[in-house]
Amino acid sequence: MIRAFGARKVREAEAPLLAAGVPLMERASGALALAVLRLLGGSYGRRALALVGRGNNGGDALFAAAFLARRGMGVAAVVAEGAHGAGLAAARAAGCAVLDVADIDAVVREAARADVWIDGILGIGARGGLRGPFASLVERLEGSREGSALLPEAGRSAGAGPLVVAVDVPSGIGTDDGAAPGPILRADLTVTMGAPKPGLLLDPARRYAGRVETADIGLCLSAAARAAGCAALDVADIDAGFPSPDLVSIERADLPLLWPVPGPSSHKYTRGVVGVAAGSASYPGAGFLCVDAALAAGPGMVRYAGTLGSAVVSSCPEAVLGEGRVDAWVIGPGLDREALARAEPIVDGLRSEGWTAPAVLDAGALAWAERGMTPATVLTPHAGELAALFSRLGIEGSREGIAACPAAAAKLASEFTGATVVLKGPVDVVVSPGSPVYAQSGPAWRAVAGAGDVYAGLLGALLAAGLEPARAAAAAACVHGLASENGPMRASDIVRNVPAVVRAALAGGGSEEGSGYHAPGASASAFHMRRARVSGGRRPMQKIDECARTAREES
Ligand SMILES: NC(=O)C1=CN([C@@H]2O[C@H](COP(=O)(O)OP(=O)(O)OC[C@H]3O[C@@H](n4cnc5c(N)ncnc54)[C@H](O)[C@@H]3O)[C@@H](O)[C@H]2O)[C@@H](O)CC1
Ligand SMILES: Nc1ncnc2c1ncn2[C@@H]1O[C@H](COP(=O)(O)OP(=O)(O)O)[C@@H](O)[C@H]1O
Ligand SMILES: [K+]
Repeated sequence: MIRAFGARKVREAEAPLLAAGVPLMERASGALALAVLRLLGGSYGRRALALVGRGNNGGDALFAAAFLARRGMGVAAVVAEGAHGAGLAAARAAGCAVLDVADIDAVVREAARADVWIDGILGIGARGGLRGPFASLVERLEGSREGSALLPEAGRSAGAGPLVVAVDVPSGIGTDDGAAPGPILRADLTVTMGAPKPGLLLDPARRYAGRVETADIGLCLSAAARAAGCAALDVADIDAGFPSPDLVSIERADLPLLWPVPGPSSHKYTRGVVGVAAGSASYPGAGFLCVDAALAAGPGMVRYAGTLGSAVVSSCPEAVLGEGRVDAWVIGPGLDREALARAEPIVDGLRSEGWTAPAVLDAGALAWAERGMTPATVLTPHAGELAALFSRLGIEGSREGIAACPAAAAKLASEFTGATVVLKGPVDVVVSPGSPVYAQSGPAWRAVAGAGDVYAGLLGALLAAGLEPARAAAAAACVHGLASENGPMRASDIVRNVPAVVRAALAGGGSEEGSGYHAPGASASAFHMRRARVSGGRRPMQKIDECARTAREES
C-alpha cells in the first residue's frame, strides 16, 4: 500500500522534529545526493546542475550540490535572490559555481554540459505553477530537450542527454491535487521526502515524476518508518492513531487483507448476491461482460435483472434470473432507453431506502445521481460522463477541466451527491466521504470498450461481500489494472484474467508490489537502480544520517 501525505500533514509531522533539532534537511539532502550518485553510477568526471528556488526545497538541492561537489563532481547551482543562506554557503565552500537564474544563456550553456539536472525550485511550498525567471528557464530547458529529442515519450536510451532528478516533487505540480499548471521539468527520478505526496500518484502531475523513490527522513509517515517501530503496516492500520494518509494506493500485496475469501461456514448468501441490471437489445455485450466479471470476482450468486434474460444465462449458466435477495446492485452498463425504464423500479427502491443499500450506478444509470445519496452508492463515471453529470446538476466543469484535475473533480462530485465517486481513467480516483482518497493506476491496454462494464461487475461483487465502498472500489480497480497487464486484450480477456490475478495475490505469489513505480514516459532502462519500495524505501536511516554527517564534516 502506498500512503501519500499532503503538504499540511508533512509540515505537521516535521514541526516537532525540527523543534527538537532533528536535522531533516541534512537527511533529505543526503538521501538526494545518494540517489543522484546511484543514478549516475558514480561521481568521477560527472557534472550536475542544481536549480535552486528560494525555499527549503532549494536548501535540499544546495546541500546535495555541496555533497556532490565534495565527491569530485563539477557542480553549478542556479539561484535567485533569497536562496537558502546556509545551503548557499555550503555549496560555495564545496566549490560549486553559482549562476544567476536571470543569466539564462549562461545557465542553458551549463545545462548542456551537465549529466544531471537537480530540480530544487519548488517543493511542497508551491502555490500555483512556476512563475518568474524559473518558469522561463524551465520552458527553455524543456524546449532544448524536446528539440534534440533527448527524452522521447516512450523512454530513453543510456547516454541520451542529462537526467533530471526532482527534489521532493517536480517543481510546480499541485502537491496535494495532482494539478500541473505552468511549465514543469519532466523528471526521470523524483526523490520524495518522508512520504510520497498525492500529486505523485495523480494525473496529470504524476506524468512528470518519473520513477519515485521515498527517502525515509524519519517523519514516521512512510511504510519503512512504521515497519521499523512506529506501527505495524496493514490496511486496518489506516486509522490506528497515526496521521491518516491523504491518498492511498492499494497494491497487489494488500489484496489478501481486502479480498473476500470464504470460510468453512460460508454459503452463497453470506458470500453475497450481486444484482445486475445491465445490457440491452442495443448493447447486449455490456450485460454479458458485467455478469461475467461479477462472477469472476467470486460472489455467492449473481442475479440478472436486465432485459436480456435467458440469453445471459445461456452465456453464463451460473447467473440466476428472477426476483430475490440482492446484497449489492450494479445498474447501468449498456442500458438503452427501454432497459433504463425497466431498471427504474430498482432505482426507486434504492432511493426509497435513502440510498443506503450498496449499489453501483454506471453509464446510463448515472442520470439518476442526485443530492442526498450516501457513500453506499458508488458512481463510476469516466471524464465525459462526469462532465455530463456536472452539467445536469448545474456544476461548472468541462471534460477538459476534469482531465486537468481529476482528483478535484471527483471530490466535487462526491461532495455534491454524498455518494462514493470513482472517476475512471488512466488513474481511477476514488473519493468517498470519511475515507482517504484512493488512486489506482492501470495499463492503457484496458482502455477498450467494455472495460468499464467489467469494472462495474467486479465492484458489485466486492460490495455484495460487504466491503466498505471506497475500499471495494479501490480493490476492484487494483485487480482490474492487474488483469489488464500484458496486452493487447479485449474486455473479456480482462475478465478471464481476474481469477488468476486474485489467486496469485492471495497466494502471495509473483508479487512485485513494493517496487518503485514509473510514471508514463519514464523508462527504467536508462539507469539501473535497486528496486526500492516507493512507500518507504528500504534504505536504512543510518546510511542517510551517515551521509549527512560526512557532508557536514567535509564542509
Ligand atoms: N522544513 C524543513 O526543514 C524541511 C524541508 N524540506 C524541503 O523543503 C520543501 C518545502 O520548503 P518550503 O516550505 O520552504 O517551500 P518551497 O521550497 O517549496 O517553496 C517556498 C518558496 O517558493 C515561493 N513560491 C511559492 N509558489 C511559487 C510559485 N508558484 N512560483 C515561484 N515561487 C513560488 C514562496 O514564496 C517561497 O519563497 C520540501 O518540499 C522539501 O523539499 C526537507 O528538506 C525536509 C526538511
Ligand atoms: N489511458 C488509460 N490508461 C489506463 N486505463 C484507462 C485509460 N483510459 C481508460 N481506462 C480505464 O478503462 C476503463 C474504461 O471504462 P469505460 O470508459 O467506462 O468504458 P466502457 O464504458 O466501454 O466499458 C476504465 O476502467 C478506465 O479506468
Ligand atoms: K522540486
